[in-house]
Amino acid sequence: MASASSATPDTLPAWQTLKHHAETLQHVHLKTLFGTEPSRWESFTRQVAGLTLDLSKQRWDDDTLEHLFTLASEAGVPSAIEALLSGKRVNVSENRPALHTALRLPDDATLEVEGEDIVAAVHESLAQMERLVSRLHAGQWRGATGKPIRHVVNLGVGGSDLGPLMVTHALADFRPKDIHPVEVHFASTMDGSQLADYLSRLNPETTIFVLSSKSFTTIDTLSNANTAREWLLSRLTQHGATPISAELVVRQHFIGVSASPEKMTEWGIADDHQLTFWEWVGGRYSLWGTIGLPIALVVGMANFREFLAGAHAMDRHFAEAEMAENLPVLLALAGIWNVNFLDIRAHSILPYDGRLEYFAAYLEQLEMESNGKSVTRQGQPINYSTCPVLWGQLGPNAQHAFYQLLHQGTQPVVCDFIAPLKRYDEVEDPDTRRHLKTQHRLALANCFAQSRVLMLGDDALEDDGPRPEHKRYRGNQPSTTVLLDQLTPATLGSLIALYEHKVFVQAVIWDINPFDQWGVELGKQIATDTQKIIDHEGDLSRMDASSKGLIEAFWASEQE
Ligand SMILES: O=P(O)(O)OC[C@H]1O[C@H](O)[C@H](O)[C@@H](O)[C@@H]1O
Repeated sequence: MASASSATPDTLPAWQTLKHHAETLQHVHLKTLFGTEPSRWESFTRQVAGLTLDLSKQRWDDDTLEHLFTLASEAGVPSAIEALLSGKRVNVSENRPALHTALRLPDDATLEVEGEDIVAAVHESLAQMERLVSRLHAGQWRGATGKPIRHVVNLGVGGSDLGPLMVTHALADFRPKDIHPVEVHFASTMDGSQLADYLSRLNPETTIFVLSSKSFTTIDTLSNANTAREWLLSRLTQHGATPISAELVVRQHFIGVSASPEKMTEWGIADDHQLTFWEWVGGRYSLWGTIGLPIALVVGMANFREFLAGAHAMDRHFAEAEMAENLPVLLALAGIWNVNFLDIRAHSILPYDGRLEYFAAYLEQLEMESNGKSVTRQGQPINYSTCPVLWGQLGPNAQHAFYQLLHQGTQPVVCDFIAPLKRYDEVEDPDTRRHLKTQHRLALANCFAQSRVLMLGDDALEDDGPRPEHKRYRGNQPSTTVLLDQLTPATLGSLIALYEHKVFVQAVIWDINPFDQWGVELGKQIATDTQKIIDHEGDLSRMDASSKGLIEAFWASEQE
């Protein structure tokens, strides 16, 4: 990876060239770039795997791209891609590969990792998942009192929640017909509020829980699972005339998904209700395997396989395309240019399709947990920026909320607009279809208008009369637009893989490890210490004045 040599990226020749080049472009407005280069759409747009990536509204020109390609070469991007996909130990701090791409290899592929072909094992885990899905879809999975299961609540957090939540919401239209209806829900927060809501509404006889945790040690998930188990036991063991054993209740109402079968067994998950995966799948990259169980439950296994195939198409493109044609590389380079050379450190994700409601939340983890790092892979502190602050919301709603800042605030922000070209063809009633298609056109018009206004500012108005200062838009905010031919399991798979690989390429250039998250660990450790003190089992006097005050306020509230 970067570093065939041990040079940090800011000492590479292309980095220096880009710094000088940025000075020449720093004050060139985007509208000037469009004025002087009318063929920017042709120059900066690429299409692959059902996606169109429009990078023409980035504040760059052909020379910028050439210098960025040189930077990527000097940083070792091509060999790093090879190392990632072939299963080298790219996660250096945990000394293991990062093989989420292996989860979407077709079954006739082979991938030998450290002497072992892992493709057969991957497909066996999918087959095992399929068996559970089929039982639930056939109405053959019965709860402890004998009733078929109607509700599945996924208990997980971070990577064991955000990916499945995002995808099940995005692909809800793809539910198979003619199956026993099973509704999927998600509870992640450790405070129990989401879970409490489900427990107040769902029938324990027809509800099962998926305990989804790579490590099977995450307190958030385990505390939700313990509450769910108590709820089931108190409702079901005394149900009817004959008592039902606690063992049967836990057996019939819990599935476990984890990289630690021992811990699942210890918790009480029955062997045949355990789905496993591997340490070499990072949590935030785990939706492609058994952690994707809720996705398969919503869309069916055939669509789940289409989803994997879409991601695999992007993997092949990533592996094979030249840098100048390579969508993930181009998207990554746009980010590097913005963060490190134009000093734009805020990035907004704006889908114009309600089905992508959770896409920004998913990307927040993917990008910021992966690349929110400040030491090199060799452990040296770095003195250049890495991951920008990334946040987002459905674009149409954000227009009525934070777009004001994008248009007239003082922060430079880069935006990703995401929208499907085709929508609503499947709506049966012709009148409703016509109205919904009009709404789709409205959404696209807004999506295209916003990126244009961000680029041109008030020059987007044809009537160029004088405007008072408070109505001036300066424009010049760069953006990317990603169009999906339509939102399908396959194109969503490609879209996610596009961002995964973008994150990887940026990490290579920044010379950081995108596959660990040590910063999260410290918080967990300190929370455990703090909980002891809150529970009167630790030494309050060790605490700083603020933390002490907060704990005392809580204790005082308990006395009221
Ligand atoms: O799947 P789990 O082991 O429960 O982990 C859930 C989440 O916990 C964390 O704190 C990590 O930062 C995430 O990367 C992970 O996805």
